[in-house]
Parts: sequence; C-alpha cells; structure tokens
Amino acid sequence: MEVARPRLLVSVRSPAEATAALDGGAEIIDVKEPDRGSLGAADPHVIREILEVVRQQDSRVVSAALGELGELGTPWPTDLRADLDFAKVGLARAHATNWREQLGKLAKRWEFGPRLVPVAYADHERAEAPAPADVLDWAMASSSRLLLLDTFGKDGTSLENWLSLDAVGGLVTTARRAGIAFAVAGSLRADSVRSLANAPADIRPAIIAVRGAACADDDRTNGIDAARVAALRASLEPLPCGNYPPFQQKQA
Ligand SMILES: O=C[C@H](O)COP(=O)(O)O
Repeated sequence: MEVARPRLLVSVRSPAEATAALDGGAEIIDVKEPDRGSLGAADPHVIREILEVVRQQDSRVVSAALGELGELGTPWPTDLRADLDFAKVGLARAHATNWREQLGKLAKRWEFGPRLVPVAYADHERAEAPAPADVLDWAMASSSRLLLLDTFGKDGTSLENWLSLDAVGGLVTTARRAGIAFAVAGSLRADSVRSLANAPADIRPAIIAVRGAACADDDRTNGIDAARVAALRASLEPLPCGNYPPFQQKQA
C-alpha cells in the first residue's frame, strides 16, 4: 500500500507570517498565538486577516487553535467559522472532568463549521490531560477524522522527550486503520521531521505540524522564516535510499 508523504502544517500568528509560510511551501496554515500557550487562540480579527491572505493566494487548508476545552473564550463569529477548515481544541486540565461528553457537545455544535480536531498531549500527566490513547479512542468512537498529538509544555522539551517512535507509531497505525489522519507536533526539530517523514509507511504520520522549527533559531517566539519552511517541506520528500534516520528518544 502506497502511503503519501506527510503534509506540512505551519502555525502562524500574523498575515506576514502566513505569507512566509505559504512562500516556503506549507500545505496547511494554522493560526495561533504562541504567547497564549500551546493552543493559544488568536483574536478573531487576526484569524480573519490571515484567512484573507491565504484565500487570495490559493485554497490551502486553514486551521486555527481554539484553546483548551473548558477554558474556551467567546465563540468565534459565524462568518469566521464558515471559512475555516479545522479548529483545534486541547484537553489540558480536563483529565478529571467529563471531557468526552464536553468534546462531543462541542463537536456537535460545530457540525456545520470547521471540523473539530481534538489535541492529545504527549506530556499529558503534567498537562492534567487524558492520555493520547484515550483521546484516540474518543476520536474513533466519534466522527472525528483528524487528531493532533502535540506537547503541552513549550519549555525546551520536545515530543521525543515524552514518547518513543514506537509509541507514536502505535498511535499512527491505530488511527490509520480507523480512517483517522494523525498529525504529529511537539517542538519537532528538522532532524525529527525528516525521521518521521521517512518512517515506515504504517507508522508515518499524515501531517507534521511545526512552529518553532520554522522560526529563526528554532525559537517559536521569533517570526516564521520562509527559507526554513522550504527546507522542512523539502525534507518531507522520501529519501532515495528508502531508509530513515532513527527518531531518538531523549530524556526529559
Ligand atoms: O500545531 C502545532 C504547533 O504549532 C507546533 O508548535 P511547535 O513546533 O513550536 O511545538
């Protein structure tokens, strides 16, 4: 079975950053405000301005961060919801709550707007979030067709500090069998992006999502750099040798 290479998602905070991400070849433009946390929601006017920039150029997919379930702000205006493709919602501090029901209600409310994407955190214990396997179970039992695995703490640790490739691969395989596209993020650096993109087909994610790696000095508070995006995008093409550099688990 031929499995396509992963698509590149780049998180941006402004129209200028969206232009840089598009110029570099990002395939999904994701709007979020990094100063407001892992899934910091941008202001509606910022999302609208970014949508205008993207829609003027082409029809690439646009997603936006909603924030954490249970801590959501004012609902976005209807016109904005109609124009977005996906809305991501995190589950920090939701572990001990009835998050399944809350997520189900939210997904139902958004049935005619952007598709809701639950975000599982690899560092779920410190985020007080449900374990990724539980979030995937929920997605499989619902009509969810996309799930993002990210890290909650943006503190210099990355996905590899919290989960091994085997663990990530197990989630990817389970999701794929259920028809769910699996997106992977978590302060991934260029070498990890290349490893994931060239992993064996059954454990290769459908989407690789970055912000920090697309910014100068790998610092997610810096602006998006088109040349860095282009290099990441190029690294998603399969290596000619068909082999892949190992994804090393690091100590947190
Ligand atoms: O949606 C994915 C995130 O924006 C990834 O951000 P990060 O690479 O800085 O962890």
